[in-house]
Amino acid sequence: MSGLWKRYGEQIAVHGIDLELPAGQFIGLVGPNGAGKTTTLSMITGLLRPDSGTVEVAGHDVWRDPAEVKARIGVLPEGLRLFERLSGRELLAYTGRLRGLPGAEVDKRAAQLLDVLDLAGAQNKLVIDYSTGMRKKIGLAAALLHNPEVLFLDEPFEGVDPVSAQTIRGVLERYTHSGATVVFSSHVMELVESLCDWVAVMATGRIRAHGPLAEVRGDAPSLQNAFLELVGAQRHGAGHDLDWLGGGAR
Ligand SMILES: Nc1ncnc2c1ncn2[C@@H]1O[C@H](COP(=O)(O)OP(=O)(O)OP(=O)(O)O)[C@@H](O)[C@H]1O
Repeated sequence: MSGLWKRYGEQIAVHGIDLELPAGQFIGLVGPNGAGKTTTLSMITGLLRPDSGTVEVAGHDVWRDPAEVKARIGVLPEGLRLFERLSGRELLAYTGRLRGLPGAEVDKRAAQLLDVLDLAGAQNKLVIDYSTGMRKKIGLAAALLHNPEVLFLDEPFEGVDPVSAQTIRGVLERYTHSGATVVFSSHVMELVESLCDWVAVMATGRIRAHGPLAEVRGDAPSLQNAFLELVGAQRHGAGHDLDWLGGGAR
């Protein structure tokens, strides 16, 4: 992506990003709340039109050639909107047909994904009755069904219990080992550190650092420390202005 900008009224959410993401890697886009991660991912995946700049995915321009790009990517967006009145199984069948896969292939892939993601028992339940973690998992299954080259995930582990997180992780690791690319956003540093080969750190709409995980971490004891240093968080959080808090006095 190059020169990517997005402004909401007075607020500049993304401040001219130039970045090349390496193919075939597990990539983490990290940054504090409001850094511009969701805005950036939405522009990369063709969900939000940039004010200026260009994005290419798998050799195609996202905004000039959207159908080519959308055929090659899978997306798990933030605030996942699903067809609530379909069962999990029906949702996958519908998504597969929209993707142009033959019915028998959709059935086979859907059954396998439901099984691996531990959703087989809930496949006939309506999506509206799914828990947060189950919604993430069925959303992930829908995003993987057509075997995309690149998978974009906005906060895939948010609201997900450790067992489901481990399941999701296993599926993603298997997928990247086969040469596919995963790009996911998160503000949970331990997760990014344990999963990613390559990271981009974002704050106030800009990329503050990017590269292989070890390079971005540098001499810091953990990615969390490197991150706090990069985004200047040591200035905040000491709680000096909260001297009334705690101690029982009113
Ligand atoms: N639709 C919108 N209208 C106005 N401002 C917006 C809109 N969407 C995002 N913003 C602003 O743009 C900035 C970047 O938001 P964005 O959601 O991209 O950040 P983020 O890094 O994904 O944050 P989080 O981790 O909290 O989800 C924030 O200041 C946010 O308030």
